[in-house]
Amino acid sequence: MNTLEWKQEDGISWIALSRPELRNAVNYEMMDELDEILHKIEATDDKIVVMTGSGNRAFCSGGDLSLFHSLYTEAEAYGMLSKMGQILKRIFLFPKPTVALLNGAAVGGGCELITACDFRIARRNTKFGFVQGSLEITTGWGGGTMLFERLKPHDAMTYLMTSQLFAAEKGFEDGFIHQLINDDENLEDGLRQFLNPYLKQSANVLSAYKKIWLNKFDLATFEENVEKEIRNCSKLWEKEEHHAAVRRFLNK
Ligand SMILES: CCC(=O)SCCNC(=O)CCNC(=O)[C@H](O)C(C)(C)COP(=O)(O)OP(=O)(O)OC[C@H]1O[C@@H](n2cnc3c(N)ncnc32)[C@H](O)[C@@H]1OP(=O)(O)O
Repeated sequence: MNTLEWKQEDGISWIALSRPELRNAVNYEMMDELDEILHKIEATDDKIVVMTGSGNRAFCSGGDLSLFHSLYTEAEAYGMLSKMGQILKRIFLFPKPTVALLNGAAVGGGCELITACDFRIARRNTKFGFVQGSLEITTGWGGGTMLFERLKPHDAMTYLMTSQLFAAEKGFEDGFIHQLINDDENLEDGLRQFLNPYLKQSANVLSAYKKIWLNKFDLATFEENVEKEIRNCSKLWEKEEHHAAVRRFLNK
């Protein structure tokens, strides 16, 4: 694996996004490797999946803008967005509980990725934000649809419509972040403390409860809504306003 690290420990499958020099931005290779790892983990007896990022700056900075900037048309954008959208759906619907451990900022598509997970754990001052609006696009990996399943509608709208970065404390108040870890605490120890009661249960029990939550969904409607989100984002992607905003980011 070139873009991910995977380890199995005490019933936990750890996936670390591993492109720290680009703040763990997602490229096509990472998408393929995520897909492959998720298939492998599904076949293990591991109880819980933890996703995190390498380094201490970012969990994930979203799509790799230096690469995806070359996608110009709606059709080109759709190809990339739907490829990652499939992976986010797999994470959202994964038969085992999933946890995003924010070792650093989760921004843009990175924030969509943490939304696909069942639980989010972060240091107090970690920032997260659906900044896509400042690039003249919207969420486009299905994370907007998923956010409305995680939060009260007005909180989800505030996160999405303002494009702001928020501190993890704000996410905790809104029920988006489930556990805050103090600065002087080891991140992994904090996570293990959170996970201990869950890890005392069997994999079958955890999966059965995940299934009850997923049974709530009309899968066809959920998939249709994700598809609409991806198509809408693709339309905005091809506009000059978006390309100009990305150029500003890359030339900063
Ligand atoms: C598909 C939909 C999407 O996801 S659109 C992408 C939305 N994402 C963004 O706009 C994220 C922009 N990145 C950031 O805000 C910051 O890099 C964050 C994540 C907060 C980290 O800040 P900081 O630790 O100060 O790092 P930095 O900004 O100096 O970045 C270090 C190098 O990494 C690069 N980088 C960062 N994010 C991306 C990205 N998404 N795609 C491509 N490259 C990225 C920066 O340009 C910088 O590169 P360099 O070292 O200056 O060459």
